[in-house]
Amino acid sequence: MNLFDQTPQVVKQDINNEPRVRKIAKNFAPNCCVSKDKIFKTASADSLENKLFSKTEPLKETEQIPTPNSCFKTAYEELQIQNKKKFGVRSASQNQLQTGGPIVGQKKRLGIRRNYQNKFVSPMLSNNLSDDEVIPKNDVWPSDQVVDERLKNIEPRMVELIRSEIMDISATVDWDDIAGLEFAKTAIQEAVVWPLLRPDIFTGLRRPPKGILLFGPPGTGKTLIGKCVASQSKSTFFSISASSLTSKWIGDGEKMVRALFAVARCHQPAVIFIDEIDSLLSQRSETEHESSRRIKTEFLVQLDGATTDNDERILVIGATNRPQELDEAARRRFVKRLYIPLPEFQARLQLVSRLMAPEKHILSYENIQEIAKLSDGYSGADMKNLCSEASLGPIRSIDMSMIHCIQSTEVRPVNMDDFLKAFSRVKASVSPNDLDQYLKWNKTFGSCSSF
Ligand SMILES: Nc1ncnc2c1ncn2[C@@H]1O[C@H](COP(=O)(O)OP(=O)(O)OP(=O)(O)O)[C@@H](O)[C@H]1O
Repeated sequence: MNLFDQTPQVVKQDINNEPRVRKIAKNFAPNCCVSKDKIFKTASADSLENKLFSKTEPLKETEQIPTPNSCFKTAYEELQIQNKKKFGVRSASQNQLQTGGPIVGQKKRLGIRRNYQNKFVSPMLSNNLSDDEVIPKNDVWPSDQVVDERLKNIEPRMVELIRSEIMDISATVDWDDIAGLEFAKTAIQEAVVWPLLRPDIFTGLRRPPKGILLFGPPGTGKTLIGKCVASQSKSTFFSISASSLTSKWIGDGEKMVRALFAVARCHQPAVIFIDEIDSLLSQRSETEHESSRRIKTEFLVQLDGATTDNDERILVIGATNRPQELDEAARRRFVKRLYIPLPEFQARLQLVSRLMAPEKHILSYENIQEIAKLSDGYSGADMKNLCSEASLGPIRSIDMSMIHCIQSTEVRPVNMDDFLKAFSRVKASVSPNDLDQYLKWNKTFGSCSSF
């Protein structure tokens, strides 16, 4: 018996009157599942599904055949089944295909109706878009829209994605907000910030580098420096993680890189900060995927373009914790390679003083010096964690039954004891072994090897 040749009526009759048929159904049509109340397809039994869904009556409870796998449905199948139950129509996608119109019987969504087959579009709205500057969701610019020449060959949705990555740095970051790192700060100011502010003076041999690499252990302030550069040079700050270029928009990575530079050109002066740049520009290998090779090539081409055009005021700052994994060609293009080390004693002293300044505490200067001494090997981020942990000390000392009625003024100040306890909970996150590697790489390739 071929189930696909049965008319719906015959199948209905068979199911209701002859439970054995359900077993046969499973044997003859392995892509069908027999469940409590229906036969439904799991892969390609389209015709059977169409014949059965709208016409077959649900089976009675007593007629159930236990089928352990039969409860499984994909979300899409379940949606179709629900639609059919509710609206008594054929497969929604079939309706759409036939009519070319909207999906009949599909639940109305709130907000804009999007075709589920559309490619991913970031839900974030761009800060820079004015109300009348609406970026269309399709792949071409509408003919009636005035578009910047530099964006003409870029897909509008890519432009929107990149614009959503522009970071609002209205809260200015000052050089003094960065504890220590005096050498890196001076080098960046001289090489980047002044030239971005006065391009007319920094010409010819004085022309600034267009690529800067910040490398060092995690949590040492590389991102903070990036923000500070953008803030001080009054530039648009694009902060993009390399992994989002290579994974989130897989297949589109190359176009994204092109769009990134095109949008940056429209927002000059611009600073493009790329975190984890090693994952974008890692060394070439035999096993490398074609798409990542193409992204890398496109990035280097764009970086070269930005470097050769004298009028462009785009600075690319790459940050990495694994500089040794960078491709040679990429390394060459980052003319300044600055080591961002762990904070030294003075920097740690500054960090604790600043972080604890707004808190209620009774730490003496000697106490703070002691904390700075004990935290040797801690990164800036570790110092922040340490201070947060110590600040919880007074809260932990409150009787839990009092927590809902105690006045904030009654919470005792943070003391040295809280810090000593915090040291046992927050440890340094960077190992001495890792530090050796950074020092070695800095000695060979760094722009300042005196560290
Ligand atoms: N030198 C520093 N001065 C002030 N704050 C710092 C410093 N270093 C780190 N921090 C603090 O540590 C946190 C992490 O810093 P940041 O994100 O800049 O580190 P990073 O080097 O970019 O880390 P990663 O390599 O993991 O991305 C920041 O919130 C910042 O407040």
